[in-house]
Amino acid sequence: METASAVKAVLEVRGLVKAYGDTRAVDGISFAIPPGICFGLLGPNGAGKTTTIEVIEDILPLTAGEILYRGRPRTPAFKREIGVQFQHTTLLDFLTVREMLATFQAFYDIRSGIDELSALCRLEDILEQYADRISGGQKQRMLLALALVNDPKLVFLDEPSTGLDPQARRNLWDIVLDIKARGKTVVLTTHYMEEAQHLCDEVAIMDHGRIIAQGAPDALIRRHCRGTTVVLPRGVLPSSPDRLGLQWRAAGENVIVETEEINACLKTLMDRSVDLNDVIIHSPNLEDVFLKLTGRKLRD
Ligand SMILES: Nc1ncnc2c1ncn2[C@@H]1O[C@H](COP(=O)(O)OP(=O)(O)OP(=O)(O)O)[C@@H](O)[C@H]1O
Repeated sequence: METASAVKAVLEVRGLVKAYGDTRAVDGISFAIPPGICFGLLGPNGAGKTTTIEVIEDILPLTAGEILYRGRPRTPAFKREIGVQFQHTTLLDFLTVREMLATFQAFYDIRSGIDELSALCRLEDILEQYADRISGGQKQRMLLALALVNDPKLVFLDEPSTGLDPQARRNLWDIVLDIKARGKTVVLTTHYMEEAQHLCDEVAIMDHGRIIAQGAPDALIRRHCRGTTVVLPRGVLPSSPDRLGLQWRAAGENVIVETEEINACLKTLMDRSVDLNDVIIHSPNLEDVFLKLTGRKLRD
């Protein structure tokens, strides 16, 4: 049987640096992605996620480091073999969705069938519509289909659900999971921790061009956060949280308490007449991991 360590990474990045003058947008990052997983680069705006994948996609030249595809340096064929969904793509509004897919397909020797693509990306009902007449969610699904026209084994999605409403985002997530279920390896960037948690088998959390934590979402949460998180606006506390005997840390205007004794913690607050309507209680998530490591929120 093949052991995990014997499975060759689809993509390996070693000591990658991308500098613009004195700014290191990507500052020496390394990771290896085994086949068939969804790997997420998670981080706040400006963390270096887009730069990282654009360097890997060979759209931007690297400053230093090494990128291996199936164990070897990328060849010119690499670009034809991968699928890329950009954050912004200029669409040809005078074409229908079907014509757009056919136009993009024509660039490649290996092609996915349009019926198969439209079923996968839920485009059946809009194939004959013009690209400027479709909704934001439909457009995003079409961009996903365009990234798959060459039947790639490795697919890059840059902030795939940015700007979508919650329902459209969920629909998109279902499609990403279907893409993965077809054996493709997915690399995505996101600043939505729910997205990373829902879709990714492994995440690298980036900040200021560096990876500050990496692993399976559940394992990262277990490693960095314990118990239940209680978030209180500082103003609702009658006195310093120290005087209440709480283990706490500050996060902007909020006080964060992590406790393995949630009942005792809430009783302390109620005894001091803190209105629990002002209190947010949740199990720790990747947002908490980021907060713990940086003292900042992923999104303002
Ligand atoms: N062409 C460029 N010239 C100079 N600096 C750049 C350039 N492109 C990106 N940067 C800087 O590199 C850093 C990383 O940017 P990048 O777009 O990769 O971040 P990101 O994590 O993808 O953020 P976002 O979610 O906003 O896209 C930022 O500080 C950005 O200002």
